[in-house]
Amino acid sequence: MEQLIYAKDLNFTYPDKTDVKINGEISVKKSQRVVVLGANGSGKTTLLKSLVGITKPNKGKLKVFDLTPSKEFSQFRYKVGVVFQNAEEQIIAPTVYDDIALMPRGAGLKESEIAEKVNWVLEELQLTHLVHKVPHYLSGGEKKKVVLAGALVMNPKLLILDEPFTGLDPKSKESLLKIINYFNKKYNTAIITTTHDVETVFAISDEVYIVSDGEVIARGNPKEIFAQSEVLNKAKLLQPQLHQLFSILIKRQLPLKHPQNANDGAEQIYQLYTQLVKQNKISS
Ligand SMILES: Nc1ncnc2c1ncn2[C@@H]1O[C@H](COP(=O)(O)OP(=O)(O)OP(=O)(O)O)[C@@H](O)[C@H]1O
Repeated sequence: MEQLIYAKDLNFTYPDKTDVKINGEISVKKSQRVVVLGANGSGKTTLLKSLVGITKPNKGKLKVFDLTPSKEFSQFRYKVGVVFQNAEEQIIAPTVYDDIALMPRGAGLKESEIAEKVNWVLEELQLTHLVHKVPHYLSGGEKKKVVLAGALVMNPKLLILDEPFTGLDPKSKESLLKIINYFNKKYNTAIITTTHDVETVFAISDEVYIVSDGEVIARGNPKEIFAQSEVLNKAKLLQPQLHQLFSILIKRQLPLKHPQNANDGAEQIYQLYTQLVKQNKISS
């Protein structure tokens, strides 16, 4: 499958001599949803910035669309959408329309083509009602969506999201998750997300990497990753609550497996219950 990102044994040195290492391999393939999970300060933002050439590794291998971001970003800039951690800081234009139009305008498109793209993305994200608003006055959740619209306006092959759910209430989080997954399904947009919010990982990942102390210490699908409480502890992370519950039940010898999601978990418990009722081990 086509590889969009390949990173191996990266090392960065900031001007004040702070060293950030990410030893190991991280890759993102076409249409794949990848989450990089790590505690504060584990180098996630540094990694994402390097994908668009803002930070440059002084060691290791880094390719995005087979190109070197620090030298060749301009060759793939319209194939990538980025939402940084402080999304609000990305909003610079006086209206929502103008802000979302920044990329197509930068690409030198005609006004009619720009309008077509902006209207398309506003409709896809169901944000048409905000088009003439002053971004400054929008709610935090709306601002995030406007920045996401700006990142998606060129219908990129790769979407880069740095801690996208920070500061959002559960409904706004769910709505953002829906948009991200909708684009992934409909347009095969590959997505790399960094987060330390373990509860949202299942909803946005096919593959998860855990980064800790400068190393990629685990890689796998979310079900495999969240079954490993020791690995998560090592990375100073907790299992999602559902998995904490299943770890306790499994430790107490109940014949259960770490679930894919809440429905799967409930189904396993229900099956076990009906089996025990049938065997007259418990009453219904
Ligand atoms: N511009 C900079 N100059 C010096 N050090 C920096 C700079 N940016 C980041 N760092 C340091 O690099 C390390 C990794 O930071 P980074 O922001 O990449 O981690 P993170 O995993 O994204 O953290 P968080 O989850 O808190 O956002 C930290 O020790 C941080 O202090």
